[in-house]
Amino acid sequence: MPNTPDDDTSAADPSLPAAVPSGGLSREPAAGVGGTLGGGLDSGLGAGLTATLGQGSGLTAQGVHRSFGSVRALAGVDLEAHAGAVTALVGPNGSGKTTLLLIFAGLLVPDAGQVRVGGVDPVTHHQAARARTGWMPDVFGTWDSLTAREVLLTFAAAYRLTRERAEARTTELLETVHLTEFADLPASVLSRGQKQRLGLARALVHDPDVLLLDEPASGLDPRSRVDLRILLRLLASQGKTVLVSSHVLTELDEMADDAIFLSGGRTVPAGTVATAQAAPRTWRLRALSLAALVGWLTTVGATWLPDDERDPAARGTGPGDPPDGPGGVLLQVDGEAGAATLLRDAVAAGVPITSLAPVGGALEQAYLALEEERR
Ligand SMILES: Nc1ncnc2c1ncn2[C@@H]1O[C@H](COP(=O)(O)OP(=O)(O)OP(=O)(O)O)[C@@H](O)[C@H]1O
Repeated sequence: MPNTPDDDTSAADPSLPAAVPSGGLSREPAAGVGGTLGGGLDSGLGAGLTATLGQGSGLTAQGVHRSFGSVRALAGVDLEAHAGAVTALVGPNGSGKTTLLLIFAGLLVPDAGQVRVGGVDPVTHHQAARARTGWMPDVFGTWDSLTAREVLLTFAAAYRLTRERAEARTTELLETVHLTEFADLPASVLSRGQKQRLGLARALVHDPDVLLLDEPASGLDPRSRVDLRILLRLLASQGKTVLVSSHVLTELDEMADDAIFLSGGRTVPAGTVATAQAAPRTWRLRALSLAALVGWLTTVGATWLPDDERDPAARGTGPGDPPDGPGGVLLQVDGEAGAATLLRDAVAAGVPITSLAPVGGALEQAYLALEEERR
């Protein structure tokens, strides 16, 4: 049966929150930045849909389709993002990430399928869902005439926070995103990264249970990226559901507990993701003497590639003519146990190893393996 929206969500302006009832806004706000880094992908990466729609927390989607004219942006999305966890939404350009986030945010209506935000259908119970949801779009528009503080106060008012509460929350959030000194400047003069930080504060203004973040780290400097990571971990530890889309996979690796891959508007099945993850990964092995390292690898019959990226001088080097001095190679290693064996054997053979580490993170490797599979 088709869903009936309680207003025209497809026409909604993503930069404006719907007015929401005051209920549900009384909890203490998130504390400022200060949590510890946690995360890392666990074995549940890409876990399948296990809960049923309508559960009281988290995000769920089932059979979601959405087209724009003849373009099928979403062609069957099933996913679950848990409360208390940061979930990465990963996929190539045009795979449907923003479209899905807009549907969760109640700003687009799916053609078919169902979604729930904290147990609420954003299509049929638009305002209740919005009260639970903080949405940070990838591009943050500002009103030229408003200061950063006024932007937050305006959004707080739209969410019906009391004036007193709105002012306290605004001051606190400006501090959290390190914009206090810019609070009374027109938001239009903020740099791209500062605007991103204001966008994050705006998404948090009503202390939502669910956070939807589209490329939140884009434009942020390294310090701000670390702060973002710490803040998202902290919010998850407070029981919030955090769904983050990003192309910066190494960053997602460090903050996400779980990951969902989209490809061509569909969720990649958990089994396919698990297979991609289980594939041997590329590791970088370096030694004080590249000649000794290559000599030993040749002796044991290992297959390797020159580490062109790190050692441009070694580009094109064959097994027979390694340059003298420090250098490294790339090779496929079967898991951490394989890496331990490789290291043990190299050291036992007297190769002066300096480092052995995977190239890229778990998410990047899984992503590349999935890409490879699709070719
Ligand atoms: N309003 C629209 N009108 C027409 N086509 C659209 C519209 N919005 C999205 N699309 C199309 O839907 C598909 C999915 O777009 P979407 O923005 O969701 O992808 P994405 O995964 O977020 O991409 P990116 O990583 O580049 O941000 C694309 O082919 C896009 O061109």
